[in-house]
Amino acid sequence: MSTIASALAASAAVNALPVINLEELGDSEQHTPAHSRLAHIARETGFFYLEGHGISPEHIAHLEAAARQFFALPAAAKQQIAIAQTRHFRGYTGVGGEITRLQPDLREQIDFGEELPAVPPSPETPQWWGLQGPNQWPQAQPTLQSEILLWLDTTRAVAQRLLKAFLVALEQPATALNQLVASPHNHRLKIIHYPGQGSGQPDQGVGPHKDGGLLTLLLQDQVGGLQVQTPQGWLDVPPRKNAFVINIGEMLELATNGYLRANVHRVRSPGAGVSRYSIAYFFSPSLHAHEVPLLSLPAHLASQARGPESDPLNPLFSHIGTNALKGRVRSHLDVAQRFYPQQYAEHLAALASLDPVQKEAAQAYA
Ligand SMILES: O=C(O)CCC(=O)C(=O)O
Ligand SMILES: [Fe+2]
Repeated sequence: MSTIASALAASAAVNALPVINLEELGDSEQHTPAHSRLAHIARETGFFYLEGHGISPEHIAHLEAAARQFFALPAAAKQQIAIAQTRHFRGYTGVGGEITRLQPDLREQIDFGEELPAVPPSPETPQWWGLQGPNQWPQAQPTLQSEILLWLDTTRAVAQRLLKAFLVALEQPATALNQLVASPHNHRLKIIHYPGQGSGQPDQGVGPHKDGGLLTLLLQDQVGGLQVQTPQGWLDVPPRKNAFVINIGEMLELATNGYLRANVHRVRSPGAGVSRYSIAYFFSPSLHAHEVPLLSLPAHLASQARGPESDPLNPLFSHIGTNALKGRVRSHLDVAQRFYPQQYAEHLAALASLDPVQKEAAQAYA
């Protein structure tokens, strides 16, 4: 490589997000240089690409095609599985139907989760058990059910390997969080379509937020628009074919006492006439585990733990069901108003108590 070419490559690398290869991390409990690199990247950048995950490009292409097929259906066929029909936060949300940092998100999506029976509501049953339940499947696209259930299984296996690598990287026993992610699972999946917006129009595809689970495994198409917040400002997360984009969720922030921080990220809408599609898998703690354990980090890591971030609009709860329900209520006000009136009222009261300055800060996630 010429001197100029290598200088250019080096400067591009400064801004590029790192790539982690899951094969290099292996399945052993042995701490390797690849684990040290993972720990460093997870803490410093928080976002990275994951390759070597073993899912074939054909499988990914097939699922992406299924997602596009769904969003191309007539509106009535999509509304047949509208999210507000059940209390399980599963189903279709139209453009503007979801709220992030008090603003509507310009995207449509289907929320799925692990296919489990509903827990019958009763005065003694905590409300967050409503998060568990069956999915809604579109009659107009009967093949989607098996494709989504297969993706949940396939991605769960990758996420389990990645979590184990994280634990080894943090010098924990690889089994340290086994109970937290044991079956019955509570992982979630979303297929998303961001329609293009004309110039001068609002362009909040999804507003700045942290993901609520442990780890997010995201597939995005070739359009771009995902950004992660850094001390230097918003950094683009450009498409990288067949690689997952990985980011850290609130539950891993809590388990590591803020040694790892959940990253704030957002999506800007594509331009007019362009559609962006993505598929987000949220690897999350089981509701049956109740509390997120605090990992006992070795002294040299514990001394760098920053504690969980404090944000008045987004308090973090170590109680798994409470934290998960908080996120869903805030995002899906239609479901909250209908099925969780108490949490809905509390959320509105919290918003009403913000003064204008707090409200502006909350919207900007500044
Ligand atoms: O669509 C994307 O690229 C990101 C979506 C996202 O951050 C989310 O749904 O939590
Ligand atoms: Fe997210």
